[in-house]
Amino acid sequence: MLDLKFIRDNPGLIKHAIQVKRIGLDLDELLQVDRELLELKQRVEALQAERNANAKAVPKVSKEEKPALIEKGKALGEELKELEPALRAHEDALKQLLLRVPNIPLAGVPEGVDDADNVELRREGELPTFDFTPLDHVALLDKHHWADAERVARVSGSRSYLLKGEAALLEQAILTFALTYLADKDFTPLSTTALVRPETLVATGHFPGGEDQVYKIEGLDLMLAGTAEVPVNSLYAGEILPEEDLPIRFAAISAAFRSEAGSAGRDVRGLIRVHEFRKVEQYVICRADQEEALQWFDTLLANAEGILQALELPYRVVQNCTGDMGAGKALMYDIEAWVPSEQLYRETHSCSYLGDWQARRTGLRYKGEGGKPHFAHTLNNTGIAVPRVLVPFLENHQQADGRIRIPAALQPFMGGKAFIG
Ligand SMILES: Nc1ncnc2c1ncn2[C@@H]1O[C@H](COS(=O)(=O)NC(=O)[C@@H](N)CO)[C@@H](O)[C@H]1O
Repeated sequence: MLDLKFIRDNPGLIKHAIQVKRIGLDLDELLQVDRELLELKQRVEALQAERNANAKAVPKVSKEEKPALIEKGKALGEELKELEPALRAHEDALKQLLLRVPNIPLAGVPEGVDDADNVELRREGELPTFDFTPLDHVALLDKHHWADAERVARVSGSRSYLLKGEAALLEQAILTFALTYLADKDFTPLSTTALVRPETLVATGHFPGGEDQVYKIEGLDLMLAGTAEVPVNSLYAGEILPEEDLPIRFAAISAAFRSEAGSAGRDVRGLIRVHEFRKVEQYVICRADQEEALQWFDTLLANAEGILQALELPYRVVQNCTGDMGAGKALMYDIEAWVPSEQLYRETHSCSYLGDWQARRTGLRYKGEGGKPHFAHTLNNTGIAVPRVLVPFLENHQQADGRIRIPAALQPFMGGKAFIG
């Protein structure tokens, strides 16, 4: 959400952001509701002033004049009551419209329609060459009986997964490695629930718009978040933090649930796109200082790259274009790891800077200089997400005999093993 005064003063800038981010919002409608609401408020204030003046006059006039003034007071009260519903309706409409105003992309963000227009910034790591025919991750899981996909599909339907034996240990090891890696970078580890109240999804910006991606719990005012960003972002909702408490840095591990509505037919085999997965989420709340915030953006990116480098996975960094960055982002980079069987890079991380757009929706403030409260700036990036990262991991580290090599950095988390399978 952006500041209403900023929107009034910069309609052109906002309309451009709406257009390049392909957001379905008519800013003129919002500005019209805003004007009508201001007029209604002025009318209410004038009537209240008149009614107050009238009430003050009653005791000062003669007995004969009193009834007329009392009548007038009643009529003014009636008129005020009649304005109430319109006032509330306009306030609600304006609030809903404001929640859909996108953040302004930073200068230099490439304009584009979708991920095909994202810009590759750099590639890291040697692509693997195999002196044997490499298997894809599904074949590798089957070869070692690590998946049991048919049985879990019977139990949990499509886009479900199960990992057995050393693959289960590998998934856990990668999560613990990432959490430890980030803790060593002074990110406070958190283990959070995915059960959240609906308003926390409005606070992050997932709602309005992403309702069909989220599982709801029948009969409860709770939903299942698709990322720990949601519970963590609302942890301090409504508070005014002391400035010295910033920056707050979390590495939050949680389950993540996504309906993947609209992804029908995409990545239906294997581990890339499932309904429930686990993620270590990096999250930063910092002062409303873009220069500082962009340094945190670089830190979040470097952390994720450090984790992928430790896992010895080749990857590339891309800058998301305006059509692929979502409403709330001012800046966004994806990291994509190499998947040999597809001869493609596939997204494993998403790094975002949101300015104060998220904090304004969340009511996330700190007491800045001069004691004035300021909305904070927020950033997030994936630390690691499983099982998706197992796809490049298994494929890049497969040996001719089907065993999987464990990179040195991960071995301590795998009981010292250099290979599994
Ligand atoms: N349906 C899914 N199945 C498996 N992994 C997923 C799924 N959806 C997302 N992920 C993983 O989670 C990562 C982050 O998801 S994201 O939507 O791109 N971004 C976020 O959730 C941000 N909070 C940063 O983590 C993705 O890069 C991907 O690695």
